[in-house]
Amino acid sequence: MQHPILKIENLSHAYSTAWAIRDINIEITKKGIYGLLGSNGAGKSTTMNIVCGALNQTKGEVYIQGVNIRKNPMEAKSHIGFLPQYAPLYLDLTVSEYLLYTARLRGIDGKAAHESVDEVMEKCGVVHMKDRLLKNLSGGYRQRAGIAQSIIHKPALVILDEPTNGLDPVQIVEVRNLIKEIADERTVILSSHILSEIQLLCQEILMIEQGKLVFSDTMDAFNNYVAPQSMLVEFENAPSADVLAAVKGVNRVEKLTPRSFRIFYDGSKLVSETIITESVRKEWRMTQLAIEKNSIDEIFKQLTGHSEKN
Ligand SMILES: Nc1ncnc2c1ncn2[C@@H]1O[C@H](COP(=O)(O)OP(=O)(O)OP(=O)(O)O)[C@@H](O)[C@H]1O
Repeated sequence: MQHPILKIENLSHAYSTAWAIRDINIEITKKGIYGLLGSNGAGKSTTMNIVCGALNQTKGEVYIQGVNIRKNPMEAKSHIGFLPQYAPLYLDLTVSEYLLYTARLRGIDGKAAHESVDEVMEKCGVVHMKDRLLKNLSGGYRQRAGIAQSIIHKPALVILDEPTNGLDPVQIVEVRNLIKEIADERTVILSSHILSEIQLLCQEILMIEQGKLVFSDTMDAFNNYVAPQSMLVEFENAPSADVLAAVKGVNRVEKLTPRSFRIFYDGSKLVSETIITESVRKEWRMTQLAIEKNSIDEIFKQLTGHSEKN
């Protein structure tokens, strides 16, 4: 029987007395990029540290390719690569020395270790930096070296904790592309508290809030769920709020200034299209229309309520 790549069963963890995560259940059976989204302190790092065997859970079980991480940590860990939030880089080693060291830690020796190092350096675009000390690398290249060590033993599952944190915009794009490439051959779970990061990279999304899994589905399902619900509009020759409220799909209108309004609606594109058409027809002279995306806090609130109802 084919085992799931990752199975998390009723996972809970308490640091001293407070629960950091409660009853988390996750099953991943396919390759691809899974986003673990949650605000600061939601429980992402706790979950990932347990999955990687870096922290012993209080309750529940974690299986990697069917292997229980608590009972058979060595075997389970051979299927996982991990890049923690603060990459464990030995700054006085060169890129190739560091990767050779991590290959040996993973039990790869001799010629095979050198071959693995060459392969991951090529894959992660650090060949031209191989003799440079890690401390002399930019943040983006350090992160590439960190990702390279996470795949040196060709694991089925790679876990990346906030992999683009602290990088500049160019480095962020480069690291994202690298993550997409390494996900061609395996399952990648990456954590972030930035929704747009997860939306850009991931096909599936797992959301944790206050230690609980509040959403687990495809990115398409998530995007439908969090369709924009409000827009800001401004006119030179504004109609009354009642006129805007009468547009089909509009739930409520808030008058912000004599010329501007926040319109709460059902998320349908038809609403903005109707308002634009009416503005032209009735000469309201629209000067602004901005669709407002839900903030991550609002989404968390909705989802936390949603999970309690279900
Ligand atoms: N070593 C620890 N001792 C006590 N409490 C901890 C410890 N590590 C985390 N916590 C607490 O557990 C909860 C979950 O923290 P965790 O670091 O897992 O969240 P996170 O989602 O990864 O947040 P961040 O994005 O800020 O890293 C928080 O309330 C945090 O304060």
